[in-house]
Amino acid sequence: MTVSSPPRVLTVAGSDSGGGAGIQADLKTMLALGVHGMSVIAAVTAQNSVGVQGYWELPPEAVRAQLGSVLGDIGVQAVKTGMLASPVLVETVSEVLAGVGAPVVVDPVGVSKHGDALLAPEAVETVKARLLPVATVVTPNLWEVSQLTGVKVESEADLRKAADAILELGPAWALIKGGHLPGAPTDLLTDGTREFRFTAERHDNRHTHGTGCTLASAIASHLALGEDVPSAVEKAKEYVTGAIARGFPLGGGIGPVDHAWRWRG
Ligand SMILES: Nc1ncnc2c1ncn2[C@@H]1O[C@H](COP(=O)(O)OP(=O)(O)O)[C@@H](O)[C@H]1O
Ligand SMILES: Cc1ncc(COP(=O)(O)OP(=O)(O)O)c(N)n1
Repeated sequence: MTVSSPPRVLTVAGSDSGGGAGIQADLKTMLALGVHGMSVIAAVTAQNSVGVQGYWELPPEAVRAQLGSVLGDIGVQAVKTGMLASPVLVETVSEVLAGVGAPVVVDPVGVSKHGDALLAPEAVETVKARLLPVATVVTPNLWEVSQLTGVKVESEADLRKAADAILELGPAWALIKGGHLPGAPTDLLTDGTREFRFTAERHDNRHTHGTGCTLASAIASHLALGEDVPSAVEKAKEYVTGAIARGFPLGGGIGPVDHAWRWRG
């Protein structure tokens, strides 16, 4: 019997020891969506439901070696990036991904839900100059939009202005996540010509750790499965909405979204 291989998706991100965000959320999402997940670890966080207690970056040569191992032998159909921590790691990853030949989904992670920094302030310029130009889709939340462009989003009417400012930095598509605005969570996707708004039901669940990582990994997974960008985002939004609805308590703070919600029925 010949067994065919599932599409391969790579996450380049930080490890979350609590298992709710970062590399762990990415790999769980990939498994749930039926692709083969692979990981290049850029940093290790000591993290749980109440915050990030510390983080340690890997040396750039360790990140470059992991990328070389995966890309040189296995290959990828899509890549997702998350926490990259420092200017030198952003630079290293951007340089390699510029020649990867597969769609790249960039989650420009700046801080965790608890307000703990996951990117050095001096790395913001490198993200803008080197990482965003190699991105197929960039998925900032409202805080990240403001950090990257200075645009403040106060209502849904500001989402397109934010997307246009992100597109000026060079990605093919911008997905502005409006989940932190009041009302039904609406995300705006545009390539400058076409515009799509994805709205879901709001789930007033406290346990939402890992939402951004999960959405970006789900987009990468659906791209690897052959969807175009608008349809990959639509399917990813449906997946993350279900995961938020089933987010569960863990530890004393904010618990994770449930990556296995479709299996639990
Ligand atoms: N309470 C909620 N109910 C349903 N969807 C939500 C909720 N909060 C955020 N979302 C959605 O979850 C996805 C991730 O967004 P967000 O939480 O803003 O990311 P981040 O973790 O980067 O802050 C987006 O599609 C957003 O609209
Ligand atoms: C290691 C690591 N990477 C990214 C994040 C941020 O993840 P996100 O999905 O935005 O979830 P919250 O932290 O906002 O709940 C992280 N915390 N850790």
